[in-house]
Order: sequence, then C-alpha cells, then structure tokens
Amino acid sequence: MGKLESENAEAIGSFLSDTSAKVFVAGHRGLVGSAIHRKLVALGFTNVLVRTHAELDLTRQADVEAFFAAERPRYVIVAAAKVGGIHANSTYPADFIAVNLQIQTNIIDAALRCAGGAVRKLLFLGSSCIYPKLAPQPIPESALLSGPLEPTNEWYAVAKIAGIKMCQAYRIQHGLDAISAMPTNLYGPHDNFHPENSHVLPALIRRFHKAKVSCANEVVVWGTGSPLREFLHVDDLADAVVFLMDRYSGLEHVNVGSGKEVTIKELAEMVKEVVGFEGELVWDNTKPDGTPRKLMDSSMLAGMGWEAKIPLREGLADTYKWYVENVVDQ
Ligand SMILES: NC(=O)C1=CN([C@@H]2O[C@H](COP(=O)(O)OP(=O)(O)OC[C@H]3O[C@@H](n4cnc5c(N)ncnc54)[C@H](OP(=O)(O)O)[C@@H]3O)[C@@H](O)[C@H]2O)C=CC1
Ligand SMILES: C[C@H]1O[C@H](OP(=O)(O)OP(=O)(O)OC[C@H]2O[C@@H](n3cnc4c(=O)[nH]c(N)nc43)[C@H](O)[C@@H]2O)[C@@H](O)[C@@H](O)C1=O
Repeated sequence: MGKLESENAEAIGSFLSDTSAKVFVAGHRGLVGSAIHRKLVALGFTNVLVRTHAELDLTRQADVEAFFAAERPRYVIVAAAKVGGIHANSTYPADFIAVNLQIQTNIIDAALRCAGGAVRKLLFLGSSCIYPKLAPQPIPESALLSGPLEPTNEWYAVAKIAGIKMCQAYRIQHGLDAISAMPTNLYGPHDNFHPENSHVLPALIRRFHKAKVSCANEVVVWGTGSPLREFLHVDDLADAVVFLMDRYSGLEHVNVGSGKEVTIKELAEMVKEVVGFEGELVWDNTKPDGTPRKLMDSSMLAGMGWEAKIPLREGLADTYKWYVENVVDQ
C-alpha cells in the first residue's frame, strides 16, 4: 500500500457515518458555503454549526480562538473568504491577500489549538487561480508553483497557495488532518450578482436579464471572448467536498472540475439564450481577458470515484431561475 493509500485507509467512511457530529461551515451564506450547508442537511447532519459575518468576524484571531474553544467542532470546512471576479481581484489586491490570509490562518490555527484535539478533520478551499498563468492544460496538481501567476489575481492566488501550504505544514508537524480542494470556476444559487465585482457567469445573467426587461438593443461583454473557462455547478462542488471529507486524507491538494470548458463567447451566447435576450453582443476589449485557459486535470479525484453530474446548460437555467426568484428586485 502506498503512502497516500495508507493515509486514506484510516479516514475512509468516517465523516458520512458521523451525522450527529458538530460540523463548522465557515461562510455558510456564500455561494459555496450555502451549497455545502444544504448538502449536509440533506444528508441528515443534525449539528451543523454556522455564524454570520456579523456574529463572528473571522479576520479577528482572538474571536476565532474563543469561538473554537467554546464550540469545539469535530469537522471544519473553510468556505469563508474574500472572493470576486477579475475586476474585483485587480482593484482590491490588498483585501484579497490580507483578508484571505487572516481568515484561513485564524481558522486552521484555531482548529489545531482547540483543546483535546477536538477537530478531527478540516477542509480548506482554494481555487484554480493558484496555478501558473501558462500552466500545462489540463492542469495537474503538480503544476503548483511551476511558473508565474496570472497578474489579475496573483494576490488572491498567493493567499490560497499559503492556505494549501499551511494545511500541509500542520499535517506534517502537528498531525492535523487538514486537506485542500481546488475548485474550478463555480456558479449557482446564492452567487454574487454584483455588476462589476462578481464572476462572469452571474455578471452576464444580471446584464442580459436587465437588457431583456428594458428592451435594450445590446449587451456589453468584457474582453475578447476567446478565453476558455471550465464551470462547475456549486451543488456538484458540495458533493465533492463531502466526498473528500469522507474519503481523502492526503497531503496533496485535490482539483475539482467538470472537465468541460467553453469560451467566454460561447458562454455569453448560452446565457443570452437561457435568459431570452434577443439583441446583440458587443465586446469591450479594454477589459482584461485574464488567463487564456484554465482547465483542471481532475483525474486524481476521478480516480477516487467522483465525477460532476450537472451539465452547464441545465445548471445555468437553474441559476437564472434562482436569480429571478430571489435577487432581481433587490
Ligand atoms: N466562486 C467561485 O467561482 C470559486 C470559489 N472558490 C472558493 O470557494 C470559497 C467560497 O467562495 P464563494 O462561496 O464563491 O464566496 P462568497 O463570497 O459567495 O462567500 C464567502 C463567504 O465568506 C464570508 N466571509 C467573508 N469574510 C468574512 C469574515 N471576515 N468573517 C466571516 N465571514 C466572512 C462571506 O460573508 P459576507 O458576505 O457577509 O462577508 C460569505 O458568506 C472561497 O475559498 C473561494 O476561494 C474556488 C473556486 C471558484
Ligand atoms: C474563479 C476565479 O475567478 C477569477 O478569474 P477569472 O476566471 O478570470 O474570472 P471571471 O469570472 O471574473 O472572468 C472570466 C472571464 O470572463 C470575462 N468576462 C466577460 N464579461 C465579464 C463580466 O461582465 N464580468 C466578469 N467578471 N468577467 C467577464 C473576463 O474578462 C474573463 O476573461 C479570479 O479572479 C479568481 O477569483 C478565481 O479564482
């Protein structure tokens, strides 16, 4: 049995059979945290621990330590972060590096220091932007730190790389069962639909919807339309997170992707069709394209027996419906 297999053997099956255990989902009101929360409740977890940002500011070390000392969760999932699209990442580099370093450092360290080794396992979420701008495609886990980062999100990427390394260091030095998952670009209910600071998919849903209802002739889309992106529905990601909590306890971070990529032009055409907008697309070439291609190699996760299920067209229609029912008039 290899090192990874023997590390896994101890952990397999322990999470899903522990449904009365206290599971802290940090960031439970965000895109990812809310999907993980829904998934855990659907699986019958009866003791999911949550705090809003107002109740617990995760950048405050003393507050995070006090929270862990009082609550002593058995499992921790780190889905709280400062997150945004290409514009937000380029505009607020200090926030993206500092807030993310603070949140993840406070949580991982408090999980270790929790009295009596209460925390049995922690999962940290990174992102596909940790990889070099010109990484080999599809991008294997081994591409980490093999070349320069994409400049529009290097601050965020450096924080996320530090999170992976912190999980590895705490595993090596302290035996904390901390694992890291690297999702590709995500979308779904509870996404951020901000006109400038969001990711492309929610931004386009909002822009096409507003153009449709105002009978506008055109919609502006950023960049050239040529970059390729891989999208994963957040319910698939939540399923993968639970799978990894149950089945994986290795040092290496794990890519989580759908394996399917589209150009931004193809995505924009798909959103236009789903929303039912009938005007023209206009490309704003003054806006950055970002990294040209970002397809994850998710064969490590596939080898463990997990794969994505929700096709992009179906997930997009579901997300547009959620947007119309929950966001549109706010
Ligand atoms: N969205 C995507 O496409 C991708 C996301 N990921 C990763 O998934 C994780 C979650 O991202 P996502 O769900 O999209 O992000 P969201 O912005 O949707 O959610 C983040 C959550 O964290 C909370 N939060 C932020 N700062 C603090 C703080 N100081 N104290 C307490 N809570 C805080 C937010 O609360 P509030 O809003 O009240 O501040 C929010 O609920 C991140 O680690 C991200 O890197 C990875 C790949 C792609
Ligand atoms: C998940 C990942 O997300 C970020 O990286 P990104 O993949 O470049 O994310 P994005 O969704 O913002 O853009 C994707 C593409 O789409 C184009 N694009 C067109 N029109 C709009 C538009 O209206 N908004 C946005 N945001 N992009 C647009 C845009 O120009 C780009 O070519 C990282 O910062 C980092 O946070 C990270 O980890």
